[in-house]
Amino acid sequence: MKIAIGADHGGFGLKGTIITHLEEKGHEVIDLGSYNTDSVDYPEFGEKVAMAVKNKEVDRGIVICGTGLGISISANKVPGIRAALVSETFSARMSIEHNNANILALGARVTGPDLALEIVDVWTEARFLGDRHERRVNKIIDIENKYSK
Ligand SMILES: O=C(CO)[C@H](O)[C@H](O)[C@H](O)COP(=O)(O)O
Repeated sequence: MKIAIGADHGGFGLKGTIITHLEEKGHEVIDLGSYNTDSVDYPEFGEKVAMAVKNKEVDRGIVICGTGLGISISANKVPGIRAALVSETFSARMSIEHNNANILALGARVTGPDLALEIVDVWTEARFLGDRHERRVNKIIDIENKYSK
């Protein structure tokens, strides 16, 4: 799978851990920054990852900030993006199987690295189940279209 990843300074360390893990598992990872621990603003990196997903440069994205909140809110402003903030493995699987989320959001100050890697593994292995879930995801898309300028 080809995955774009981005983080602010709060997620920088976990981003590196996840990149190493994903590459060891054979995934291709595009690192969209940030590239050090200098203080930066999470919306920039949420948007970068969201645009890579929206433009189909990658299959999915991962965004990380301190809580995962700001960067997931930012990514979700891009039409077509369904970013799911997750802190345990069940929701990680559901975010794909039921919601067809295209971005995983993590909080590096909330979720430790070992659990984060378990979440990432469950998330990469999960596939959208379609059927009744497709109808519901289409209704999310309808709402987005209704309020788009
Ligand atoms: O967006 C956030 C909170 O919703 C993230 O946790 C940020 O990483 C955090 O706000 C950054 O805070 P800092 O005090 O500037 O490190």
